[in-house]
Formats: sequence, C-alpha cells, structure tokens
Amino acid sequence: MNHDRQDEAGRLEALRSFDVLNTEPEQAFDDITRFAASVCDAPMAVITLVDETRQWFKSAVGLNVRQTARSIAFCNRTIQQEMPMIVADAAADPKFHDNPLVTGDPHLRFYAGFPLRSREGYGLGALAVLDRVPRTLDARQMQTMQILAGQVMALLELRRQRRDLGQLLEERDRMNDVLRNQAHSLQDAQRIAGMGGWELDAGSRKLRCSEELYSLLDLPPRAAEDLPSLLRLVPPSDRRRVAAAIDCALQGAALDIEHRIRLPDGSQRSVRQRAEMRVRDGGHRVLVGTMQDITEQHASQGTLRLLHDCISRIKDAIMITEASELAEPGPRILFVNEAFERITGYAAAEVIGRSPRMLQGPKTDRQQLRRIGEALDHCEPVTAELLNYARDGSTFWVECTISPVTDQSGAISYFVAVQRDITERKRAEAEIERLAFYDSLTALPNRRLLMDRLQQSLEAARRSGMVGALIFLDVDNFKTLNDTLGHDKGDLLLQQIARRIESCVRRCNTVARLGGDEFVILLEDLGRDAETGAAHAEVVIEKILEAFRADFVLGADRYHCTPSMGVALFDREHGDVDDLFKRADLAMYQAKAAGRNTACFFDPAMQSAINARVALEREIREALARGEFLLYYQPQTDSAGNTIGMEALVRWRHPQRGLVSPDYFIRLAEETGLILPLGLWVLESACRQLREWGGQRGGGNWPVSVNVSASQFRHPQFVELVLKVVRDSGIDPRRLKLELTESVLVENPEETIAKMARLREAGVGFSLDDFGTGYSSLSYLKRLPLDQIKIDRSFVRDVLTDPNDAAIARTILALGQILGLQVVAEGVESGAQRDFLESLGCHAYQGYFFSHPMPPERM
Ligand SMILES: Nc1nc2c(ncn2[C@@H]2O[C@H](COP(=O)(O)O[C@H]3[C@@H](O)[C@H](n4cnc5c(=O)[nH]c(N)nc54)O[C@@H]3COP(=O)(O)O)[C@@H](O)[C@H]2O)c(=O)[nH]1
Repeated sequence: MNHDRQDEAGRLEALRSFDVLNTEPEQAFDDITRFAASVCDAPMAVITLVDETRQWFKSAVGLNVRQTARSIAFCNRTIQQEMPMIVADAAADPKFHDNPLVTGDPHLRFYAGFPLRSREGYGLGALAVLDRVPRTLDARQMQTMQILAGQVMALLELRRQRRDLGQLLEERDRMNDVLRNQAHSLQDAQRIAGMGGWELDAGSRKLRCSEELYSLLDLPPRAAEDLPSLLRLVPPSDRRRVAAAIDCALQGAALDIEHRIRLPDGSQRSVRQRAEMRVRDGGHRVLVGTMQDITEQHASQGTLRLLHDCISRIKDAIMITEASELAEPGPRILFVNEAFERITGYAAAEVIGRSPRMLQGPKTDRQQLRRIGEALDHCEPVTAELLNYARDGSTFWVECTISPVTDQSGAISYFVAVQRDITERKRAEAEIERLAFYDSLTALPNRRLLMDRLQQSLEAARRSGMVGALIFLDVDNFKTLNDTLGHDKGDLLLQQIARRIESCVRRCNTVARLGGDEFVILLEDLGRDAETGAAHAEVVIEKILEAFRADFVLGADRYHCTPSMGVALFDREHGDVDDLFKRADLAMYQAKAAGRNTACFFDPAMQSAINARVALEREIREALARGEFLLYYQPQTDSAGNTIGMEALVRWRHPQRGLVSPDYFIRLAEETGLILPLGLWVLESACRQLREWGGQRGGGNWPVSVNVSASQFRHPQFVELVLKVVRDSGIDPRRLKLELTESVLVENPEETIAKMARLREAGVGFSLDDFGTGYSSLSYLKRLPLDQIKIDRSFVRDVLTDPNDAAIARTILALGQILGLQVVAEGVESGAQRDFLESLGCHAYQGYFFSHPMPPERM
C-alpha cells in the first residue's frame, strides 16, 4: 500500500509506535546487517529509519555513521516505493550523481535498499547494502535481502508488541493501584460513615459481609455467614420486621429499614440497612446491601427533637439570623420560635429571609441599636432593652440578648437573639417612677424629683454662674374651700391650679407639688446677675397671678382663689438646698403676711429671722433640759364669782429675758416637734399641781385645763401618754380638761373623734378653745365629746362696740345651749363686758377682770 505525502503524519506516528529511534545498537539487528553484507558480498550494510528530518541508522556495518540528513538519504526514496530500489551506479544516475554521499565520503556508487514496511503499510526505513563500486545483486541475493528485510520488520514488530505489552502491564498495574486505592477509600468511607457492606446470595442464602461490617458489629470475621446468624444479632422485638423486609428485598423490592442491633458486649446500636437486588454473570441473583450505624444520628436527632420541643415551649422569643454584615440590608432571619410568633404577631414564614430591622420603629432607641451593632462587630454577646413593633403596629418592650455562635473552625456562623417580653416590667417601672417621682393628684413632679432637679440646677448654676429662682406657692384659704366644698372639689382645684401654673413656665423649668396646696416652681438660667434674674422671675410671677384671675370651674361651682408666693434667687454663691427652701418658705410667709395674692422676694433681713429661729430652737431645747419652764394658772369664774376651773399656761423663765410668754416660743416648738416633750412636761406638771391642790385644806376640786397643740394631739401615742400621766399622778381624770383648738378637727375628724372618745371614756374632759376663729363643721361638732367651748377673746374684746362680735358671741352661747355645753368667755377685761355677756346668757368667764394668770403659790 502506498501512502502519499499527506499521510506522512501517520507514517511518523507509526514509526514512533515502535519506540526504536535513538535506541542503542542491538545484536539482533546487527546480526541481520552483517549477514546481509556477507550474502551480498558488500562492504556496507545498514538498517535505516527515516523520521521528519533525518535517516537514523539502527544498525550499520562497514559505515561509521549514526545518521544523515533525510534530504540526502537514498532510503528516503526507498520508503516511497513497494519494490526494492537498486542504484547500480550512483555517479551515473542523475538522481544521485551529485549526492554528497556519492561525491564525498563514503563515495557510494552502489545502493540496494529493501523497504521496511509496517503492518499498516507505512514505509519506515530500509535494509540496504552499499558499495563503493558500481555493481548489482543476483536473484538469490535479492531474495535473501527480501527475507532479511522481513526479519527486520519482524524484529521491529516484536519490539512494538513488547512495548505495547509493557504499556498494558503498566496500565494493569495502574488499574490495580486505582482499584486498591478505591477499595481503601471505600473502606475508609465505610469506616468513617460507620457503614459496612454485605451480599446475600438469593439462591444459597449465603451471606458475605465486609470487614467493616464485622468491625461495625464488633464481631470476629466470618461470624455471620448466613442470614439466620445475622438475624440473631437483631433484638427479638425488631427481628420479625427485619426478616420480612429482607424477604421482600429477595423478591425484588428495595430494602430500606432502620432497626436496632445487639453487640456481643450486650450494648445496642441503631442501624440503617439498604439493599438492592443485582443480577451477576450467568443470571446469578445477589442482594447487595449496606448497613450503617446511625446510633449517633438517632441520638442527635433525639437531641434535636428535644431542643426543638424546648425552644418551642420557651416563653421568650428566639430568633436566629445568619452572621452576615450588619449594614443594610443586614443579616437574614433563619429561624424564629412560637413565642416570637405570639409576641410579634408575625408567622415564621413571613419573617424568614427578612431582616430583624422589621421589628424596629421610630421609637426604638437608636443608641441601643448602635451599641448592639458595635458589640456584634467585635463578636461579643450583648444585652439591650429595646422597644419593638409588632405586626399590628403596637409596641412591646424586650430585653434582647444577642450571642454570636461560632462553628467548629471558630468563624461566626449565626447570631442567636433571645428576646424576653418585659413590657409589663417596663409598665410597672414607669408606674413606680410615676408614683415615686410624681404627685398622683396633679401628675406634677413631687418633692423627691424636685429635690433631685434642684440639686442639678444648683450644680449647673455653680458651673455656669447663671441665676435661678425657687418659688414657693401656697393657695390662699385653700382649707376653707376643702372644708366648705369638700375634698373632691379641693382636689379638682389643685389639678386645675397645676395646669395653670404649668402654662406660665417654659417646659425646661419644673413645676412641682409638695403636698396640700403647696406648689414649687424652679426657674433656671434667668440671667447673669441677681437683678436680671429677679426681673425674669417677676415676669413669671405676674403670669401666675394673672392665671389665677379667672374663676376655677369646679363642677357646678365657680371658685376664685389667689396664690401667695415666696421667691428665693440662687446663683454660684447661694446654692444650698435647705437654705434655699427656708428662704423661699420664709418669703412666702412674708407674702401671706403682706395680704396674700402677691409674691415676696427673700431679702437678707429675713435671714436674721431664720437665724433667730434657729437660735430659739436651740434655746428651747436647752431650757427643757435645764427646767426653765413653769406653769401659771388663770381661774375661770361663774356669774357669782366662784372659781369653777383653772387654765394652766406655760411660761419660760429665761436667764436673760426674764419671764417669756408662750406666744414667743409655742409656734416654733410646734414646728420643730419640741412641743411633744414640752407638752408632756406641761401635762405632768399640771397633774402634779392638781394632786397638790386636791390634798390641800380648802383646795377646790375644780378642773384644770391644759392646752394641747394639734401636732401633740396627732401623735399616735397621745391617748396612752395622757392616760399614763393621769395614772402616774394619781389624780381623778375627771379633773383634767384638755383644751383643743379647731385646727385639730380639720385634718382627720374621724380619728380625732375616736381619740377624744377613748379619753372621755377614761373620764378626761374637753374644751374647744378659740371657738369661732376656725372652720369647724357643725356636723362634727355635734359628735365631739366636748364639755366646754370658749368664745375667743378677739370677739370679747369688741363685744360692746362691734355688733358683729356681739352677734357671734350670742350665736356661740345659743349653740352651747343647744349642744348642752358650758360656754366660757375668754379675755374678759371689764365688768361691762362681763355684764353684757351675762345678758346674752353667758355664765362662765376668764380674763384679767377676774385674775391674771399667776403662779400657783400666789393663788
Ligand atoms: N400648746 C400650749 N399652748 C399654750 C400653753 N400655754 C399657753 N399656751 C397658748 O399660748 C398662747 C398665749 O398664752 P398666754 O400668753 O398665756 O395668754 C393666755 C392668757 O394670758 C391670755 N389672757 C387671759 N385673760 C386675758 C385678758 O383678759 N386679756 C388678754 N389680752 N389676754 C388674756 O389669753 C391666753 C389664754 O388663751 P387660751 O389658751 O386660748 O385660753 C395661748 O394661745 C395659749 O393657748 C401650753 O402649755 N401649751
């Protein structure tokens, strides 16, 4: 077969397939060339092979050349023909006469080349004999050369086959390696997966298990060689089910079953078996199966189920998000529990894949959100209280703890947020704060909050040097309203007053209620100096006075009232809370004294009054300790001039000031609480005196009246104290009369009545002092266990000249008659007054006309 030039590539490929080029000389090829030279009687014989560029000599006899350029090779022509190429005289042949091999060394003249052709028909090279003289070959030589060329090709083919065989062997080894590796990998995979393999012969029921299966079952190799021995490892409770499933699989159904298996040490594992029928060579049916240990999987599925159950029962909302960038759009929600759905109103399907930002709204605290972001950026857990928005737009408070969750490599994989609904707690906190810091009636800040803000204002003033003002506001005659219209209306009035005051100040200022009808206004930043500050405070004061001008509408009633205000300025210098309170209080009393419906600024003159009060308080204390108090007595007289009683009146024998009147110290004693020890001393001294008088010859058995202040009477142990003094002194309780003023009745009439009743039961009598000056309700008066009422001396003083006072005195006397009470006229200083009162029906008197108060030894 001839191959054209285009098939040169195929020829070269065929040549390379023999893998002979550039190999070492070989004996077998050399034997052939030597024999060829000998047979042909030629000095040279070669076996050449022609590749892309050269002719290469596999064997050469008589020629010391390994290769030549293809272009000069005689063989290059030989390979292109079927027949041998005979060149009898190259020098005479136009194709070769100028060939360097002819013109130069080895000076060829004769060439006889026999093509070497591959099985596929490609001319690879030639077996040639050469000579330096012109000549030819005879028929026998030609035939022999043909045979030898065939031998060369046989040798080359042998070589090629050997090479192919080598490659095959290599391939086989490689395949064996691959198979071995695959088997190892399969073993590893089975071991890692806790899996073993088995084959059950459908005919013989013989079982073949992999090593992995035995090690999985902790059995010695070949311990289960048939189906029954495998089934014996299955606990009885599962065995029937497993056997039935394998039976079905042997009929052709796929096997996929989970069951338990008992190991030789008695422990149990959970396994999953899967198998399919395979038909092998010769129609042999084999059930090929795997057994996988799923004990851990079962356990973790159980744990997962348990966790899921727990998470769904937890009352707190749980939200798991991916741990991606927090910046918009933010991590997506991967999981929420039932509590999340309940609290937010969103179904899980509505939120999965969305950002937790959907729970935020305009009132959510941005600062808290920033804090959360910073913590999570640093992979730290964080807890914050947040206001979230539910699906229906309503808000709820959560205490949200977000923890980053890391995977096994330590990278953050999820954020788990646990949100506890703290709405109720927040509500309660707000309520507690409201109760603790706000007045429940007016919703204004209370004393505690005011003190806090005042402290802050004073500190700010200290720093800034700005002037502020504290204004005390007291509603004039508020008690009258309370007593006449009732507490409900009183409360209504206080609420309306609160709103009106608030409307007069800026939001940054504070309006507080201390209790009762006492309001406080705290003004800040009024200017750099006292003058400017006072001017600005004046503006606010004017507004407040103006705000009170319109009537208050209290249900069906209209009511007009006025405020009295005391103003104390503060600045860098004057910044003590207590001092400030005292100053404003003092200024307020000044305003009251100035005729109400006005405001007074505290001035330094008041300070000296404060100092004097402080000094007096100290002195009273010391006087009590030093026993400087004494009692005077003033008799009460009947129409006939007989003494019918005595009033004990305290005096203070002051070391410097001499005998001091109670008007000088009683009020301060009441305000400071010193009235309690002083009042007790008075009571004890009066009872002691009573006992003395009782034991004296001619000593009357008239009662002695003792003045009792409202604060003294309100003391929770007052009744017990009086009864103890009476008991200890041994006097007849019926000779003790307690003088109360109407102010005692105002605050808590029911309690007052109950206390009086207990003392009355023990025999102690009562007199109502200064009658007519207070606001006693007649309905209460009826219920009081009184013996006596005293017409206040202010009515007696002008009873002869002022018809009003005379009318009042007459009314009180008539009232006393109706109620069956003795009426004593106080402060009777003249016979005319006595006579006039007598004419009105008065039969008991007290006053200088009869006697001044005197020490007992002078009576
Ligand atoms: N809680 C207590 N209060 C007491 C006690 N002792 C006295 N007081 C109260 O002090 C107020 C002043 O008392 P005093 O200076 O003693 O004045 C009494 C009389 O001296 C005075 N009086 C009596 N007769 C006349 C008179 O004809 N003219 C006149 N101008 N004054 C007169 O009246 C005072 C008695 O008043 P009263 O008690 O209302 O009967 C005074 O309010 C005392 O109550 C005490 O121990 N505890």
